[in-house]
Amino acid sequence: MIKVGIVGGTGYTGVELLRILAQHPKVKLKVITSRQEAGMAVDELFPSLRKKITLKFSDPSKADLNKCDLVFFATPNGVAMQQARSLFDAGVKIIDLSADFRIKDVAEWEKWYGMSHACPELVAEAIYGLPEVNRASIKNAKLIANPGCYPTAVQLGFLPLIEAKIVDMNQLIADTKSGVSGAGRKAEVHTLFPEAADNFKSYAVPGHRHLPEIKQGLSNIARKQIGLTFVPHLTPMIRGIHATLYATLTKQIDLQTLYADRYANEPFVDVLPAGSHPETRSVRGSNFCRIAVHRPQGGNIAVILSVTDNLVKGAAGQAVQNMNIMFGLPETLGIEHVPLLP
Ligand SMILES: NC(=O)C1=CN([C@@H]2O[C@H](COP(=O)(O)OP(=O)(O)OC[C@H]3O[C@@H](n4cnc5c(N)ncnc54)[C@H](OP(=O)(O)O)[C@@H]3O)[C@@H](O)[C@H]2O)C=CC1
Ligand SMILES: CC(=O)N[C@@H](CCC(=O)OP(=O)(O)O)C(=O)O
Repeated sequence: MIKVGIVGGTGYTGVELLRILAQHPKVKLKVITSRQEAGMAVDELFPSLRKKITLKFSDPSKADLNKCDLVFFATPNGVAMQQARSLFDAGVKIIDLSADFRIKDVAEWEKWYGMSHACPELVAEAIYGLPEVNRASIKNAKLIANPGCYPTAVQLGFLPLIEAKIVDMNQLIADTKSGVSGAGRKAEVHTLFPEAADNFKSYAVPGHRHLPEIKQGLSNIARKQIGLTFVPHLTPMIRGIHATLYATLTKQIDLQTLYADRYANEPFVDVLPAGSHPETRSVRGSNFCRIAVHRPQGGNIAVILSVTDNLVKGAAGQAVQNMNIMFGLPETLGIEHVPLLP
């Protein structure tokens, strides 16, 4: 059994990890932390976990994480980088759901995240945990930078076009929408029910911190700098990412076949039949990314629709997928949930 610790077990990605790992046949949960709820039984705060998790939340400053084989950080940006060095040196594997190790250019990370990096020397050691791109490196990784929610949906959507080099890579457009759980469980005015329900808005149009992450990933695949316009929106749903992606074709090939072939062996990427319009509820609670490919009126603009659950393929599910790969388990073990309807 893999002995697992979770730092930040009361946030939305943390409790999603608990939901998944409570039923994972190869995991033994050892430590779950929360500063605010230290001492409280996990199932008292989350009755959905009654009879599944019997641990209490520990104070992270007192928790013995070194007894774990693997620690997940489901904490705000800037926390994992403070603790990663000592765990890494103790041989404890780390999967960080935050952004602390995602951007290879530390100065760029510091610019977008507005803080100094506490552990810049470990950034080079981190493997970006997008299995559909980096599976071979993830197998031997000690530190995984788990991708962001928008970056997962956007990169999986654009990937086949970039690999095939059949689009203008200077003018990619990602028009993305997120459910409100993407902002986390902490209290903030813009996520209050009267603010977020019955409303729809864009935000961070001049620049969102996921822009450098997506550009880094797609530029690595293109082997040159790509140009991307990234516009996020907040929608009045709880879970879900819907990315509408636009690219100008420079070659005419059968896009449906391109996507079907690229993802034929990927357990969690589902290319829908031609003409489909994927809905966020078709992936709700599951680790799937569903993609549909369009070329409206037969023109030279490819329109790719990519949907995920931000808390699953966009965070906790992908983190467990990475854990499975790191520990030599079947990649789909414990994350084959069928989406929730309605
Ligand atoms: N929500 C989403 O859709 C996604 C989120 N992410 C990323 O995952 C991470 C977690 O997100 P999310 O679950 O939404 O966040 P939440 O705000 O919902 O939860 C944060 C958790 O971290 C704990 N925490 C906060 N500060 C500290 C600290 N200084 N030391 C230790 N623990 C701390 C909190 O508990 P307590 O305060 O009691 O300690 C809480 O359990 C973030 O980095 C986020 O950017 C990534 C992909 C998607
Ligand atoms: C709706 C919403 O607010 N979404 C968050 C992004 C989700 C997130 O937590 O960011 P990471 O994936 O980098 O960890 C935002 O735009 O800031």
